[in-house]
Amino acid sequence: MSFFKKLKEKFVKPEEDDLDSSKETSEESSDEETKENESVESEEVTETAETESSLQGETEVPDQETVENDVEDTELDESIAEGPEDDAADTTEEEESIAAKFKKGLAKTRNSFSSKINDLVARYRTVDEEFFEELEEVLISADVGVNAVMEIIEELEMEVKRRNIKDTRQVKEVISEKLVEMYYGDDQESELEGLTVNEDGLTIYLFVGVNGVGKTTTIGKLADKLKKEGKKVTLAAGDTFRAGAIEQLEIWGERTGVPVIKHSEGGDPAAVIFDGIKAAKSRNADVLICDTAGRLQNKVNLMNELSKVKRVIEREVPGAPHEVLLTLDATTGQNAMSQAKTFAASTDVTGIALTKLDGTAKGGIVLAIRKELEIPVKLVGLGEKVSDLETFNAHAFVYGLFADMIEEYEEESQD
Ligand SMILES: Nc1nc2c(ncn2[C@@H]2O[C@H](COP(=O)(O)OP(=O)(O)OP(=O)(O)O)[C@@H](O)[C@H]2O)c(=O)[nH]1
Repeated sequence: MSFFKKLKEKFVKPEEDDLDSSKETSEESSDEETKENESVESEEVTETAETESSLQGETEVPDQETVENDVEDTELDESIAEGPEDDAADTTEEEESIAAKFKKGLAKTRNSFSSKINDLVARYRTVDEEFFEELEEVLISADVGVNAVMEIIEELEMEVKRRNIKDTRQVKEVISEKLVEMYYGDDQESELEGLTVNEDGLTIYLFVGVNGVGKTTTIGKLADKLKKEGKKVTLAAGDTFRAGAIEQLEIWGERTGVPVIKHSEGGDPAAVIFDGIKAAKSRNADVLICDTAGRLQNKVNLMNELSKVKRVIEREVPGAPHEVLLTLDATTGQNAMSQAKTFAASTDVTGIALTKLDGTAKGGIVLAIRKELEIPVKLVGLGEKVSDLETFNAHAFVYGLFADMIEEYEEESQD
C-alpha cells in the first residue's frame, strides 16, 4: 500500500473534511470551561522532618523553617477530569485528534516545506542529480540538519533507482516514507515514543534546560495531560534560581489542580526535590514532575547542582528519574542543537521536550535532534493552549508535514 494512503487511513477519518476545525473549536471551549469551573478541594500533606538529616553530608540543606510545603492536594474536578470520556473513544478517534494537532502545530513548517517541494516538483520533470541537489537545500532550510539531510538524500537516490521512479511527483511520497524510516533508524517505535512509566511505584520526570525555552509551561501542560489520564501528579519547584519561577509553577498547579512542593527562592534545589519525593510518596502519587533551574550550559556549578538533584532522586527511588527531559525551543534552531549537545554531555538526557514547534517553519529540527544527538523527541509543544502538548509520534509528525500533499494525492489517485 502506498505510504500516503497508509497515513491517510491511520489519521484521517473518511468523509469528514472539517475534522480539524471542529476539534479545535471543541478544545478551545473545553479549555474555557475548565478555567471557569475550577474548584479546588484541599487537604494538608503531612510534612516529614527528615529532610535535613537525610540530605546532610551530601547537600547543603536549607533550614527546615524555609520549607513551605503548603501543599494543596486537589481532587479531580469534573471539568478537569475529562479522561474517562477519552477512554471510551476508540483508537481511530484518538489518532485523528493527535493528527489534527500535529497538522495544526506544523502548519508553518508545512506551508514553507510543501510549497518548496511542490515548486521543485513542478520545475523538474525527471528525477536527476540537480533535482536532488535542490531537494537537499529545501531540507536544510527546514533545519533537518546536514548529516540527516545527507543520509536522506542518499537513501532517496537508492530508492528512486530501486523503484525505477522517473516522475518527480512520486518522489514526494518516498521522501515522507524515508523521513519516518530515518527517524526510527534501527529502533522500535515503542522504544522511542511515549514516556517511561514506573509500573511499581512513583514515576519521576526531571526537566532540565535553559531559561526561556518554555520548560515551566511544558511541565504544566504535562501535569494536566497526565491528570486527565487519571494519574495523581505532584510538582516540585526545583527552579529556585530564576525569579518568579516558583510562583509560575504554582499558578500551573492551581490551574491544573496539582499540588506544588516548594521552598523559598534561592533554596537548595536538591532539598526541594527531596521534599517533593516525600510528599509524592505520602499522598501515593503516580508521578512527580521536577522543575530545575535554567542552567546555562557553560556554568559548571549549575551542572554540578543538577548532578546532585539526580543523586537524591536515584537514592530515594531506585531506577528514577524515569526520564530526564531536556526542554528545547524549536524556534531557536542551531542554538537549540548546541544546548542539547552540552546538556547531553553533562547529564543522561533520555528525551527531548521540544516546545513551540507551532512557532517555526523549521520543524525539521526534530530529525536533526534524533539523528545528530541520538536522543528521541518525547514531547512536542504544538501551541499555547494547555492541551497543545503531545507525545511525539513520527508518523503523526510526517502526516503534519505532508497533510496537504496526502489530500492531493488522494484526489489524484481517485481521478
Ligand atoms: N506557541 C507556543 N508557545 C509556547 C509553547 N511552549 C511554551 N510557550 C510559550 O513560551 C513562553 C515561555 O514559556 P515559559 O514556560 O514561561 O518559559 P520561561 O518561564 O520563560 O522559562 P523556563 O520555564 O525556564 O523555560 C510562554 O509565553 C509560553 O506560553 C508552545 O509549544 N507553543
